[in-house]
Amino acid sequence: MSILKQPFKIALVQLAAGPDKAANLAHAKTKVLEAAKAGANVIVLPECFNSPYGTNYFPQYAESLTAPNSSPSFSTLSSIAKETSTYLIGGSIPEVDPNTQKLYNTSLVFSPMGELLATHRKIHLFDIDIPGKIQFKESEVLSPGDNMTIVETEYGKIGLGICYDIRFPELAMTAARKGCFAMIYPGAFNMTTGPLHWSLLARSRAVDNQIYVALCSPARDMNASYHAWGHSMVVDPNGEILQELEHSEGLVLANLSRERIEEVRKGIPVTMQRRFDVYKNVVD
Ligand SMILES: NC(=O)CC(=O)C(=O)O
Repeated sequence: MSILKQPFKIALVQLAAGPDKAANLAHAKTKVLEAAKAGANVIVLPECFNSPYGTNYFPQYAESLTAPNSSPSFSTLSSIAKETSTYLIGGSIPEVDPNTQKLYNTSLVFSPMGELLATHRKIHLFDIDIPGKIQFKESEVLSPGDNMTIVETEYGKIGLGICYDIRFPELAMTAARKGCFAMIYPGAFNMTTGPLHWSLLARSRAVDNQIYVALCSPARDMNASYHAWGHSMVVDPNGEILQELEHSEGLVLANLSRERIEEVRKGIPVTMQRRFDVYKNVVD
C-alpha cells in the first residue's frame, strides 16, 4: 500500500550545467533557494547537474564519497538542504570508488537537517545504438549500481531511479509494492529518445502503479556535446501531467496528496486486482 502521509510541494529544478563545476554548484544553490522560497518541501536536481553529460567527462568530474568533506558536491548539497530545510534529491554526479577506481552515476539524497539519507547508483547503464541517430555507451566507463533505493521521508516512502532506470518497469513496480507513493528520476534523455519516450515512460510508470512520477532534466544546451531533451515534469497517479517545462531552465512546482492517489485507486482498482497466482513466475 502506497502511503502519502501529508500533502507537500515538490520542485524540479531544470538546470543548465557547463564545464565549470564550482559555477554549476553555485548555480544549483541559487535555484534551490528559489524553489524553497516558492514553498517546495522536496527539491530535485537533474542527472549530472555539476558537469556536462558524456562518457569522456565522468572520470574528470568524479568525486569520492567515502570522505564527504572532500566531496564538494556532497558538502554543497548537504548545506543547501539544511539551509532551506528541505529534502534535496541531488540529481546525480559522477562518483569514483577510491578502492576499486570504479566509476558510478550516483544520486545523493539529503534530509532537511542536511543528513545523507540515501545514495543511489544508476542500476541500468545507458547503452544504446540507434543507427544514424544516437550511440551512447555508459558502460565504457561506468559500473552499474546493484541496489534499489527507497528514501524514507516524513511524507512517506519515495523510490529513486536515474534516467535509463525508468525503462525498467520492475523497479517502479517493486518500489510501489514496497509502499512508495512516488518515483523520482533525475534524467537526461536526448533529442531522439526524448520526444519518443520521455513522457510516455513517465506516464506509464505512473499508471502502472498509480503513483506520482517526477522526471528532472538538465536544460538543453546546443553548444554541449549531448543535447538534453528537457521537459521536466510531474505526473499524477492517473497518468496526467501536472506540470511540464520546455527545454530552457525553469522550475516545476506541483502539490502531491494522498487523496489523489486514493481517488485514482478507488476508481480503477488495479492495485487490488492483480493476479499474481497467474503471473507469479515473472523472473522465469
Ligand atoms: N540518458 C539516459 O540514461 C537514458 C536515455 O536518454 C534514454 O533512455 O533514452
